[in-house]
Amino acid sequence: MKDMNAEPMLEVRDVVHKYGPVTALSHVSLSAAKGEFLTILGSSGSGKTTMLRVISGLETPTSVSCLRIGGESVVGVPAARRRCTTVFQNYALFPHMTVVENVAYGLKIRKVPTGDALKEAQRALAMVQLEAKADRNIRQLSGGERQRVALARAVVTKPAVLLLDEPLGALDERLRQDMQLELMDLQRKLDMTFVYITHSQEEALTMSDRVVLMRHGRIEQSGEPLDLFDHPVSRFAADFMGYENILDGRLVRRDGAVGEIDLGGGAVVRGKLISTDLAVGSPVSIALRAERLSPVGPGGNGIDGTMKSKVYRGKYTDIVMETVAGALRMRSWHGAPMENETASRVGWKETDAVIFAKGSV
Ligand SMILES: Nc1ncnc2c1ncn2[C@@H]1O[C@H](COP(=O)(O)OP(=O)(O)OP(=O)(O)O)[C@@H](O)[C@H]1O
Repeated sequence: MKDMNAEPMLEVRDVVHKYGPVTALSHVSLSAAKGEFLTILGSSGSGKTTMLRVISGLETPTSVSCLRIGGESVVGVPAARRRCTTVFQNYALFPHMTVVENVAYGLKIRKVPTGDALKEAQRALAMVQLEAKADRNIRQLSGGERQRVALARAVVTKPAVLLLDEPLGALDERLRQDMQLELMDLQRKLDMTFVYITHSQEEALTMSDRVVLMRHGRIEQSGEPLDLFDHPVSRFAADFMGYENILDGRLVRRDGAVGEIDLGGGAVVRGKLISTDLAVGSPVSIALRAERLSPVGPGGNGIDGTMKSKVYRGKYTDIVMETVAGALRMRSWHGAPMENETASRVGWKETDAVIFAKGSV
């Protein structure tokens, strides 16, 4: 377990960045401990790349109250003198150099003698299982191998923080999954702080110690992957985390961490309250994962419905139920879809449903 109380390797406080009239970052703060894998997650245009560019020094922020890398303030420090390196999606390798020359390049421009630089580069290549291809031309490598060269080239200079801008985005699904595991392994071996950008919630949940979910230049939610997965704080976060069903209603009762909400049309259901300060009577939403829903008997926590469609998908069956609160998507993994095709009741465990303030979409 990482010591999150140690002095952070990266500290950004209250950064604002505007491109003319567009506010790309609006008072964002974040930090990462030594050896932490921090992921910045968000859809296109949410400000992820801008955040990385501000950290690396490629962009001068409109304002920032603190920006520290490796314990030192880097406000006003040029990109080349910051103790961080960026790995890009398009690798940005030099096509006219061999693999090992590419990796040694960063050391050479730091005036490391050629012999030492090549030795260090070989060691970095061994870490990404490419030592046998050190003398190849970049054009003779596959996409995954190129990305490994880019990684070796970035870590060889031992930055305090490694920034990764959607580094696996150009790879196909299978290779991407393999590379996710390799990256995690490398990060642990090096005990290096990684700040990783992605728009894939699956990637963020798989790889990270902590996830920062961004929306319109602000942080919507941050926490450990499981926290975001099980406790989204808003409709946006729930939607991003893959909750298939989000229904609106009004909080009518609260009993400790359990809330009861009226969805209209006589449907009153229960779930866990994300926030302790939701007042009875306030507009709320309840989020439900399709695979956590199942048929229940009369009176069980849930809602009556009629089956609208049932699609067999091999490992599971997707069912859509029509209810007074709208359509509900269910996923049955057992090949045992609901038997009663005319009328039924869909239910869930209170702890499997999350209730949060209705808020904006
Ligand atoms: N050079 C620029 N000039 C003007 N606006 C920009 C510039 N770069 C980014 N923006 C705007 O700033 C906002 C944030 O962009 P940014 O690239 O940081 O988002 P992102 O989350 O990285 O998106 P993506 O996943 O598509 O890369 C967007 O509205 C974008 O259009």
